This record gives sequence, C-alpha cells and structure tokens, in this order.
Amino acid sequence: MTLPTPEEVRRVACVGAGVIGGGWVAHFLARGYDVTAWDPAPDAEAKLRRLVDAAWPALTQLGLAEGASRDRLTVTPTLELAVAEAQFVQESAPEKLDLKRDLLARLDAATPAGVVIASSTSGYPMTDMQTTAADPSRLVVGHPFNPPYLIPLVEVVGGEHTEEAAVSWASRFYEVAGKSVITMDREVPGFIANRLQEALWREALHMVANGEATVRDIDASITEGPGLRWAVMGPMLTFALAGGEGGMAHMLDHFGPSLKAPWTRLEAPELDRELYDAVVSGCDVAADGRTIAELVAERDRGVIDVLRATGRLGGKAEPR
Ligand SMILES: NC(=O)C1=CN([C@@H]2O[C@H](COP(=O)(O)OP(=O)(O)OC[C@H]3O[C@@H](n4cnc5c(N)ncnc54)[C@H](O)[C@@H]3O)[C@@H](O)[C@H]2O)C=CC1
Ligand SMILES: C[N+](C)(C)CC(=O)CC(=O)[O-]
Repeated sequence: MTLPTPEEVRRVACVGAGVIGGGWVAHFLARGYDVTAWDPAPDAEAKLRRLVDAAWPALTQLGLAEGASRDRLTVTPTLELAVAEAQFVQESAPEKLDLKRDLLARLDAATPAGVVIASSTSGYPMTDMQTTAADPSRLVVGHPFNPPYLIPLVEVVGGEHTEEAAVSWASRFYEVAGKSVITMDREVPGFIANRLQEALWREALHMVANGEATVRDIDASITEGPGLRWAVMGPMLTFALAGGEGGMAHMLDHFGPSLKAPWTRLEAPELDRELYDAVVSGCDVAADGRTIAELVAERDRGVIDVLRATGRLGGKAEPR
C-alpha cells in the first residue's frame, strides 16, 4: 500500500470506542471520512452509535463536510479488520499502561506498514508505551479534549523511538481533519493542558476536602469568572492585561511577590472515601436533576455558542 499524504487520507480506524473513541468517530465521520471502529465490549456498537447519534445534531449545526454520513461507520468484529485498510489509526483504550503497551504492539502488527498510529492517552509518555511494538517509529500521542468532536485542541508528541516524520505527519493530518494542533518537541507527563488542568483540579479537591468550598462554588468560580476570559485569551495574556498599560512587566512587579504566598497546595490530596463521596455527591447537587445526556447536550450547545461568539466557527465546515 502506498502511504497517503495527510490530505489524501480517506479511511480512519478508531480502536476503543468509549467516551473519547466514540467522540473521535463522530468527529471523523462529520469531516467526511470512512471510519472503521473496534471495541471489545459486547455492547460497544450500540453504545457507539448512540454516542454518534447524540453528537450529530451539534455536528450538523457546525456544518458537515461534503459527503459526511453516519453510514460511513463500520464496526468490525476484530481489531485486525478495523485497521487492515486504515490510513490513520486513533487508539482510545482505557488508561492502563500495560494495556496500552500490548494494544499498541498489536495495532502495530496489524496496521499496514508506515501508517501512523496515535494514542489518545491523557498523560503517558509515548516512550513508556512503545516498548513492545516491533515498529515504534510510527507511534505518536494525539491527545484530544472531551468531546473531540467539539473541542479543537490536539496535543501531538512522539516518544524516544518515534520518527520525527511520524510526528509531523500526524500534526498535519489533524489540521487537515479540522483540529487545532500543538506539536511538542519533547515529552512532558500530562503534556501541556493536562498539567495546567491538574494543578487547578488538585487545588479544587483540597478545597472540597477541607470544606473550604462546595463543588458548586468551585464550578461557578470558573464559569462565572476566569473561564469566560480563558475562552478568549489564555492565562498568560489574560494576566498581562492585569498590568494595565504596563502589561505583563507591571503585573509581575506588582503581583509577582505574591507568588511566594501560600495560596496553593500542589501536593495531590489523598483521594480517600470521604473526599470521593463529597465530590460525587457535590456533582449530583450541581447537576440539579439533569441527566448526563442532558448535561452533554447543554455542554455541546454552550461550546458551539462560545466557538461561534469568538469567531472560531464559520458557517459550514470546509470539505476536506
Ligand atoms: N475521558 C476523557 O475526558 C479523556 C480521555 N482521554 C483518554 O482517552 C482514552 C480512553 O478514555 P475514555 O474514552 O475516557 O475511556 P472509556 O472507558 O469511556 O472507553 C474506553 C473503551 O475502551 C474499550 N476497551 C477496553 N479494553 C480495550 C482494549 N484492549 N482495546 C481496545 N479497546 C478497549 C472499552 O470497552 C471502552 O469502550 C484514555 O487513554 C484516556 O486517558 C483523553 C482525553 C480526555
Ligand atoms: C480527565 N482527563 C485527564 C481525562 C482529561 C483529559 O485528558 C483532557 C480533557 O478532556 O480535559
């Protein structure tokens, strides 16, 4: 098989079809690709089709690529069939290191030579996952954000044994497929965005554990506060504006000394039963009777509104 350029890809395989794999399937279908999917769970196909159906109204609102159709999804009975003719593979299996190692080796054995295989891992360095694959040179991380059919960002990075060409091929492919890509030139656990999210998340858990804030307060503190700015400008430029006409330099002179104040506890809290229950029941209170499906629909509508309001959405998606 001759290897396609990123622009020539027509057939994508998604392996693991839960929240993220299913989200990738919906994204690639909406962009007009033929998608094959495999997942070992007995009820996987029904769940996947439900997820794609739930995402389709949002995707239709965003604008489907020419020829995009849910009929272009084939769920295969084996992993080998899913990847046999794939021109790109996205792995989204559970976040367990041994499982990822074995699965990536199996995918490498079954996928046509040279085809790039990306893992959705939330934080494992590819170097740790590519240890048992016969050809680790084509294995990359392509870390998405939930839901991959709406949140543009993908973080791309290779491992010690990944060829640079595979990393740049993957980055270009994701761009062609409508994603917004950050390509990292070195491995950092958690990549960029999850390191940032994790810092916030640890602090939030400490506050719940100590009874300093409710789950609801924490969510409102972001959605009614900094979250509104972050959709427009990241934390750096946002803070540069806190320095007025003096910009970031004045901001650092003025507020830099408070960085040493004990505002944060970056050690992870103990996720004991009490904290676990407080977070879970706090989320039930915050959901206020809304089901997960209702929350997903509400989130999707909101993200589309934000993308539209910030000029990141045109009318129809460009056909590939
Ligand atoms: N949930 C999230 O917000 C995000 C998750 N990720 C990453 O995406 C990956 C998948 O996570 P989720 O979709 O959340 O998990 P999930 O639990 O929703 O889905 C995992 C799917 O993998 C299937 N599976 C189990 N063993 C498998 C195997 N050996 N081979 C292939 N599939 C297998 C399961 O049946 C299930 O459908 C993980 O690496 C995770 O870190 C990345 C970004 C965000
Ligand atoms: C919770 N998470 C670590 C799996 C989140 C991600 O990896 C990215 C996201 O969607 O926020």
